[in-house]
Amino acid sequence: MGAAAPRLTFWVITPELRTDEVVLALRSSWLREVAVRTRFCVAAGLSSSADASLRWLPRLNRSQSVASGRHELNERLHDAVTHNPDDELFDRPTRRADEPLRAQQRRENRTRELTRLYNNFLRYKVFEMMRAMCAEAREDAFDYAFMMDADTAVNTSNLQRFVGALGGERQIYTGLCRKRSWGKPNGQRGVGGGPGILFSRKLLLNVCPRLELCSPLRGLMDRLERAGGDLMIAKCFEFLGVRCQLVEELPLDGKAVQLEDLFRRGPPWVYPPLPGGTILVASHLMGAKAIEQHQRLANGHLPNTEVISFHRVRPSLRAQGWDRDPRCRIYAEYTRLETGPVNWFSRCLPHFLVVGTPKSGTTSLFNWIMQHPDARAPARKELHAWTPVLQPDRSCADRPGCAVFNPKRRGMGPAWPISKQVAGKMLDAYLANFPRIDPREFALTGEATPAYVYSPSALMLLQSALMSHTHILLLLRDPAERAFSEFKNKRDLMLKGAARAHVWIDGHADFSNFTRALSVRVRGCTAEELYQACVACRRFAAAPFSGAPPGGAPLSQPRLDAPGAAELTAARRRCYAPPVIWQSWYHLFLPPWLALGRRLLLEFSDDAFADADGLMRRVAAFLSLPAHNFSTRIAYNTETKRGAFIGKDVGERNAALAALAMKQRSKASAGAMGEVERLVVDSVRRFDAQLKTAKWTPPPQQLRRELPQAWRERYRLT
Ligand SMILES: Nc1ncnc2c1ncn2[C@@H]1O[C@H](COP(=O)(O)OS(=O)(=O)O)[C@@H](OP(=O)(O)O)[C@H]1O
Repeated sequence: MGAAAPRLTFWVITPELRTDEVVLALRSSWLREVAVRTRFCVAAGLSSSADASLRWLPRLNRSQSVASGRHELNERLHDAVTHNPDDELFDRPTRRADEPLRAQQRRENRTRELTRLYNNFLRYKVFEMMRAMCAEAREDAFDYAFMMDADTAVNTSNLQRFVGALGGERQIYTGLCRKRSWGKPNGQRGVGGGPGILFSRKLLLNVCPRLELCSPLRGLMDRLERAGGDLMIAKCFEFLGVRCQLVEELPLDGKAVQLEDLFRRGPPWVYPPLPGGTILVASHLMGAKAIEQHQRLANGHLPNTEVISFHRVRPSLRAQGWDRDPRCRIYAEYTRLETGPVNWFSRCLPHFLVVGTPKSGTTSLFNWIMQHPDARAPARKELHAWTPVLQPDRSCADRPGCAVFNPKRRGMGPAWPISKQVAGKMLDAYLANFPRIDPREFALTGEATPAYVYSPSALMLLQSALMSHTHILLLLRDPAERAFSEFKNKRDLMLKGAARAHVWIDGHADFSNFTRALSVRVRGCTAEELYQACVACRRFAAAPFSGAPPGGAPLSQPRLDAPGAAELTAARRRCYAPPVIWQSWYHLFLPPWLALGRRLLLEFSDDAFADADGLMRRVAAFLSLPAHNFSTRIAYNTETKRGAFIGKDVGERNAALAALAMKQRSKASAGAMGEVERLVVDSVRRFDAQLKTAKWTPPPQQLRRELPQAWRERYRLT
């Protein structure tokens, strides 16, 4: 009969803030199977958790250093956790020219001091954990103790196999054991604490009787900024004559492993190394290479792994096992200083985009999605990265003749017909607006720029291999209501003095005057002439990626890019309708979006406004977000409360205000609305026909495939 498998216990360094949340998450994730063998260690008195099963570290209060700074530490930690950098982003006071630099320095100093305080505290805490561990070692409660941070994930069977190979009779102190000074045969060593430190009971029985000799060490290290609990253990053990074991000193039967491979610290080895070292590489200069290598990365399969643990996992979101987050498409970047080491970052590309249409409730939708605990906000709701819709001269990528298109060097196939350098630069600038989501976080990000629906470059991006995973949300509002809402928005902007706002509404501040003047001007224009006069519509139809065959418009649409079309004829000039109107001609823009099939969730504002909870259930399922109780009473960006981003708390407080705002929504006169209806009815009919005939495979969450009843009645559709 073989020897019994060594008994393993897990000692988790649990945060003092949000203890409940973290412990709950850990208990329900990968630690589930080993729950009884896990000790969650918390400093007594610092956490408000009522969880009786936590292991309180009582003496911590009495320690001189922590007691003196405890209150302050707690407050600072709390501030650091609750401080939302977005608050600064969206409410910027006017600043002196050097203010950003000084603020940055202040922030850095604060962070340094916070790090010092925190590490100081950690050293006391880890020492208390050692005392608790020693008590259990004396009671023979385990053969091995594995001490780790709460944001470390452990493959428990691999760890069990590892300690099985080591046996229960040796003195073991290992993990990511490294020499701390090179070139000296007896230089210091230490185990990096993040991915975990393994102690055998035999070792603890040797060390524990003398542990108290190390107690003054904690105070001696008080002033050090970056020395955490792991370094304190290393120094204490060194003092007691015990050093961590390098791989060659472990009895692993000559198996060729590296401790760095078993106990991992962070990027780029987010997941175990990919075959052939395929990693997406990017930096400002290397963006092009990123695009080149992406395909291989996306298709790479993960090999079997012996990894025991890796550091930095958000425990609340970590799924079980070693699965990768299927929603995350990894984008890895490195930066390298001239002589310094390489730094790796891995991030998830945006997972969703709300692409339109403007004034359909996109701000509410975006903010509701952002309420989800797994969603991370971009710098702004609308990044407008791919939407120079109204300024064709600034929109190079939308035009086939543009220099960035390089048909001779289609290195990436049809997915990236623009030069890789340009694509890389565009992508770099775009991604800088998103939070860096670590693929191990099991979180997602995205943005909402309603004007994307009119942008061929946005389509281009979304049809590219790089963004082929991105989920697209499109809200459609009744075109006449949309136009009216857009009018009010642009009128308010115009009255506030915003440049170019008048272009949208022909300079009218009154909706009735606007529609009356417009209908006089376009009297006698056919629907076709109106569409022809719309430059953005023609550009959209003619651009690559909109479904247009090379050199021509899509077959399902009227030919809008006839030779010489750039020269507006007199009729075109007369029949010109401002953006408030043409943006409601959905039939001209929707077909290529519908062709994205299951990646596109098409919702109608009628359904969204009538049953927002239902909408969010569908959206959450579409984005593979766990069910969540969204607070949909809050309507964003209403007539009385404009703004793309409203903090959650403020939003809650404003729920009543928002409800009032919806009631007080101003109404257009029936006559003015009638004029708008006349300008959109042909488009609605064509769009209705497109929906009926399109070979469109919507996702399973799609509520309807046809226009809402209210539209049918209003536009007298059969
Ligand atoms: N829950 C709910 N119920 C009813 N109506 C709602 C809701 N959420 C947003 N809205 C209305 O949507 C309009 C704003 O749309 P957007 O946020 O997409 O506008 S924008 O394009 O981002 O500027 C704006 O329409 P108007 O008030 O008609 O202008 C908002 O009032």
